[in-house]
Amino acid sequence: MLDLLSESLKGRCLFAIPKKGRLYEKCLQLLSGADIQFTRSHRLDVCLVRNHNMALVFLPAADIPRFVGEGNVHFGITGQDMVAEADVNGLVSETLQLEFGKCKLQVQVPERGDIKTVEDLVGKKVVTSFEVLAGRYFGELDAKSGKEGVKTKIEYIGGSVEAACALGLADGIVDLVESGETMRAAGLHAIETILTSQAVLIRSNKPADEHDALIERITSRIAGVVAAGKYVLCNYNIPRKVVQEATRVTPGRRAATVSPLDDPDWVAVSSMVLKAQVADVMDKLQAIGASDILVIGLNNCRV
Ligand SMILES: Nc1ncnc2c1ncn2[C@@H]1O[C@H](COP(=O)(O)OP(=O)(O)OP(=O)(O)O)[C@@H](O)[C@H]1O
Ligand SMILES: O=P(O)(O)OC[C@H]1O[C@H](OP(=O)(O)OP(=O)(O)O)[C@H](O)[C@@H]1O
Repeated sequence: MLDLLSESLKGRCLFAIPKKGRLYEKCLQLLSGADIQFTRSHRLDVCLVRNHNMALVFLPAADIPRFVGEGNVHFGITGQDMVAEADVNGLVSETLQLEFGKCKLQVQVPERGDIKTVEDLVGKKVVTSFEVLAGRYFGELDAKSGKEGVKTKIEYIGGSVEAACALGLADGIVDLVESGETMRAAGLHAIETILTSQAVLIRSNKPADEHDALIERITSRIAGVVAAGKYVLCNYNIPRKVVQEATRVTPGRRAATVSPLDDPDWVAVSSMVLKAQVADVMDKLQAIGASDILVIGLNNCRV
């Protein structure tokens, strides 16, 4: 079976995808939007792509940086926190931020405790799933503390890190925060942010090979899917005499499209607008005198 599998992978571009967890579903949406056609059979973590010289390799998100950096996997999707924790600098490059999986790696301590700052944690015990990042962060604090020979103890646990303080296992923790619910429920609060993270596309820094063009093409398709999720198309009619003021509100990514209407005193404008800003934009356009303001969702695009 292994021979058969490695034979079928020969010469193919390998794309690593988180095999489950928070990032999985969004990754499947990106693959679909990029028209990467495959059928993942049960229990198999490698599957051939039907319409490209490519195979998908389903791996734990934490392992993907190393597989891309050191293995034969050419590119992949994982969290920026995983890339930093894997300490693969120089072996992989971040090629695209994917706008999902957003979270922060934060130092957290009991809300009602004596520890108020990260300096108060120097020499004490910190529990985390991010040993490399926490070790580096507190190593720098130890060095700056001026306390000769004092070293903050960093201990690894794989999950439920937030329970460590209540159980007397630690004075503080370093853990991911997304909504903050887990942290607050555990009676903790954040006193420092070590890094912010989101899902990213990463690629190997190995010399270019025959797969470079395909990687560029897939990256461009995924960038289009990400942009389509960030932007909407805003169409509206505006009196010609205030079109300059209106296109300052909707400048577009390169420029707004302005088209004449049958009525010489009016023009039609079409422009890409950030989804997060569209309500304010519509208010401003209405105040300037725009009418028939339409907001159209984008299924896909190329930017
Ligand atoms: N609240 C969160 N907890 C953990 N990871 C998060 C969170 N929010 C975003 N992420 C991102 O998801 C990545 C973890 O995904 P991964 O699939 O490895 O773990 P998971 O979603 O906790 O699933 P599992 O329970 O199988 O470990 C993190 O590296 C981070 O980039
Ligand atoms: O800010 P929130 O939205 O509450 O998310 C943060 C929590 O999510 C993750 O735990 P996960 O749910 O993966 O369980 P785990 O503790 O077993 O890692 C992470 O370790 C935090 O505990």
